[in-house]
Amino acid sequence: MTQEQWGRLKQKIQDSVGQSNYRNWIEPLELAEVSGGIATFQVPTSFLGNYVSQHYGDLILYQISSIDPKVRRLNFRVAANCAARPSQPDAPRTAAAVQPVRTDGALPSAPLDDRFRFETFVVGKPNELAHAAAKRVAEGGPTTFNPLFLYGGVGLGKTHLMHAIAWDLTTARPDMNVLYLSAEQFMYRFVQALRDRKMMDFKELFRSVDVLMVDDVQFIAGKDSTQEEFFHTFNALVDQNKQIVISADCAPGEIANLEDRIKSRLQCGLVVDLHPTDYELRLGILQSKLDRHREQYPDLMLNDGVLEFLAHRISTNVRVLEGALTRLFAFASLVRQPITLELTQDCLADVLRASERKVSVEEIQRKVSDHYNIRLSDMIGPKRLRAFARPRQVAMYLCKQMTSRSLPEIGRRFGGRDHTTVMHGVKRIEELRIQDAQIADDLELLRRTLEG
Ligand SMILES: Nc1ncnc2c1ncn2[C@@H]1O[C@H](COP(=O)(O)OP(=O)(O)OP(=O)(O)O)[C@@H](O)[C@H]1O
Repeated sequence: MTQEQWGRLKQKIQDSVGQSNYRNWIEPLELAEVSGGIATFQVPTSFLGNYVSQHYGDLILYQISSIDPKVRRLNFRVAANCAARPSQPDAPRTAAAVQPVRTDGALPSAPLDDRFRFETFVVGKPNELAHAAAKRVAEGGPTTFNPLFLYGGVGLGKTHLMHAIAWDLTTARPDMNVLYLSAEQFMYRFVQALRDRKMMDFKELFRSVDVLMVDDVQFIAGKDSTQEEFFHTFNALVDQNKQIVISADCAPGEIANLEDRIKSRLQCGLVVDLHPTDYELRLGILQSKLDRHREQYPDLMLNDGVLEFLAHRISTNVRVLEGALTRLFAFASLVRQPITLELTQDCLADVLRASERKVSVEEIQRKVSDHYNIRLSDMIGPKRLRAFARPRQVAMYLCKQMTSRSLPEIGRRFGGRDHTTVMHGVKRIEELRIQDAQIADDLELLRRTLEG
C-alpha cells in the first residue's frame, strides 16, 4: 500500500469515525511500512497507539485489506523521536504498552485498559447494583444469570466494569478464554470472515470462548446480517452455559432497530443500569483520582473546597470530571500556582459553562410563584398589584441571569410584555438586591433551588 493510498483511506475512515475522532486519533497515524502482511504505523505516544488499536484497529484493518488483501495485521510503534517526550497531561501514566492488533486467525481480545480494575472503581448508590453484579460474574463461579446486561449513559463506567471483570477472570484463571470486544469489532470481524470465506472458522472461534463480553451492543442495531450472526453466537454460548456480558447505552427494549428476538434474549439474564452519578459519588471519584495526580505533581497545593466545587458543578459524566481534574493539575503546574477556587474557575470556564444545569423560564416562573405564594397565572397575567409585580420582576431577573434568553423573549414568556418592561424589572431588582436584605436572601435561595 502506498502513502497515497493510505491518504485516501484516511479520508474514508474520517467519514465513518467523524471529524473530531479523526483529528484526535487517525490523523496522527503515519504509515511506516507494509511488509510480511503487517502494516506498521508510527504513533506519537503509546497511549495513542493503544487507543487506536483498541477502538479503530478493526476498522483500519478492514479498510486496508480492502485494497491490499495481503495485510493481515496492524502494528503501532512509538516514533523514536517522540518516545522521550514527557507524558501529555491527558495520557494515562499507567496505560498498558501498545499491543498489536492481531486478526490473523486467532481470536484476540481487545486490549484491556490497565486502569479499569475493581480496585479503582468507586462504588456509590447509583452504581452499586451494577458493581455487585459485575463482581459476581468476575468470581467466575457457576453462571447464575446470563447474560449480564449493563446499561447507562455516556461515561458512567460500563467499559470500566467490563474490563474489571475481564482482568479478574484472566488473572485468576489464565487458562480461561475470555473474549472482550466492542460490537463494532464484532461486526468488522464478521465482515472480514464473510469476505475471506472463513465463516466456519469465525463461528468455531466465537463458540469456543468461555466468557464473551460485547461492549456497546447498540452499535449492531440496524445491521441485519451482523445481528443475525450475533444472535446465533449468543444462543450457542448460552446453550453451553458460557457467561455473556453485554453493555449498551440504553435498556435492551429501548435499542431502536434491534430485532425483537435479540431484545428478548438480552433481557433473559440480569439487566442492571448505571444511574447518573450523584454528588457523593462524584466527590468519591475525584478523591480517588487525586492520589494519582498527587504522585505526578507532588508539589502542588490544592485548596479546600475545590473538589467539592467540581463535584457540585460538573454533573455530566465521569469522563468529563476526570478530564477536568487532569487539566486543572496540568494547568496549575504550568503556571506554578496553588489550585484555588479562582484558578479552577478560570482554567475550567468552558467545562463549567457546558455543564451548567439548563434552567427554563417556566421552571423559574413556577419556583418564584411558589416561593411568594402566588398563582402562576397572576405572575404572568396583566395585574399590576405590587404583590404580583415584585415576584414577576424577581422572576424576570432570574431569567436574565440564569438562562440565555434575550429580553424580548423573556417579555414574550411573561404574557407578551415589552422588552423595556423586562429591562426595567431587571434593573429594579438589581437595585433592591443591594438595598433590601430580604430580596437578596430570596434571590440567593431561589437561585440555589433552581441550580439543584
Ligand atoms: N465509579 C467509577 N469509579 C472510578 N472511575 C469511574 C467510575 N465510573 C466511571 N469512571 C471513569 O470514567 C471514565 C469513563 O468510563 P467508561 O469508559 O467506563 O464509560 P462508559 O459507560 O463505557 O461510556 P461510553 O458509553 O462512552 O462508552 C473512565 O475513565 C472510567 O474509569
